Amino acid sequence: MEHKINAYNNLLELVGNTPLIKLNKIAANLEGNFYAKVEGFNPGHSSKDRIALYIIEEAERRGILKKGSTIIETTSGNTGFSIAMISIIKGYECILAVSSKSSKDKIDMLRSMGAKVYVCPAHVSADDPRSYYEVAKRLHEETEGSIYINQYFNDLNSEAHYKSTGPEIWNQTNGHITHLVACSGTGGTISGTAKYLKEQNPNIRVIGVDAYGSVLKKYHETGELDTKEIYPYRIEGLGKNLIPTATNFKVIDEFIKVTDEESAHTAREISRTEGLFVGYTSGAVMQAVRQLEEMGEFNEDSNVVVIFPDHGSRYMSKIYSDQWMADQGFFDSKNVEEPQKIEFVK
Ligand SMILES: Cc1ncc(COP(=O)(O)O)c(C=O)c1O
Repeated sequence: MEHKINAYNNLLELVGNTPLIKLNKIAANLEGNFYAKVEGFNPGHSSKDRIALYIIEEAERRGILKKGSTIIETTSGNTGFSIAMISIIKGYECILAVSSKSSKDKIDMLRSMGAKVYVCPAHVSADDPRSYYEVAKRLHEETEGSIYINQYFNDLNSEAHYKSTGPEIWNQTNGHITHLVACSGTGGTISGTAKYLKEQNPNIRVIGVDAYGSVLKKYHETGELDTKEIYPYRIEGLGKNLIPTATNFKVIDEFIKVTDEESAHTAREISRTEGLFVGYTSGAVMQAVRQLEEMGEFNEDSNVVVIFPDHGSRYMSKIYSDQWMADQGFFDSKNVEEPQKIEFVK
């Protein structure tokens, strides 16, 4: 007799449909209602599960990917983890070309998920044959039946969010959303989600979060790619030194920039106050909300949805390390809470 077992067939059935969670304490002094779309609930712990699965399944539908085919991408971050996870389940090879700047932890994590990792020198220009872009391109050309995800320049990136994140937020808020605040890296999340939401209600305000040291905000305002805006910063996944074609600037009303330091403290505060263990860019989004509040963006009828892109566990040696925070000088300001002392019992 066949038993009725309530089980998922595999992890991939759990991609998307992430919860929308009311922010209570961290938003207590803000006007309006604030809700977080918590993407760390995806099985690969970030929003990148959505685009990786969508792009891979689109390639399957088009007959490009077959069992044993190879999937290639240039990332040491969340997208790499998602592709590696999906490759295991679907039976593909996963090759990731990463920069030599990537931490050993990240490379070990990807290798633990079965990915083949090429570490490419960080100091060379993008068109150098040793750069991770060029290595990925070459491997793609040499490997028959392979696909190159190319998330910054792939329209399917935002399409994945147009078909999933957008409708989910619209339904979860019963159409009462007034603002969307989201980070822009490739721009896939904000572009796809905003396009869907604005088709339902063009009055929804869409605010993109950018980093100091990135070109996106200025490009949005002037149409100019100003290389003088570019300098190194610490937040990963936010902002860019080029203009990704995956970003649809027309559906974004405004960009707001946030600092490394304030974003790091705000992420730590979200964990401590809401019990939501979130990544660095979630702190950036919430920091942007605070700046928007000061600019008078919200009122008591505002229903603001923020997207928290990933889980805090990826940042143990960064924002959740007191030593790292101290090394960056992030505890130097008088206004920040000192880290809790560890009690050693002898
Ligand atoms: C941690 C994190 N936050 C935010 C983003 C930005 O999302 P998107 O690339 O869809 O703009 C990314 C993407 O790289 C990310 O890894």
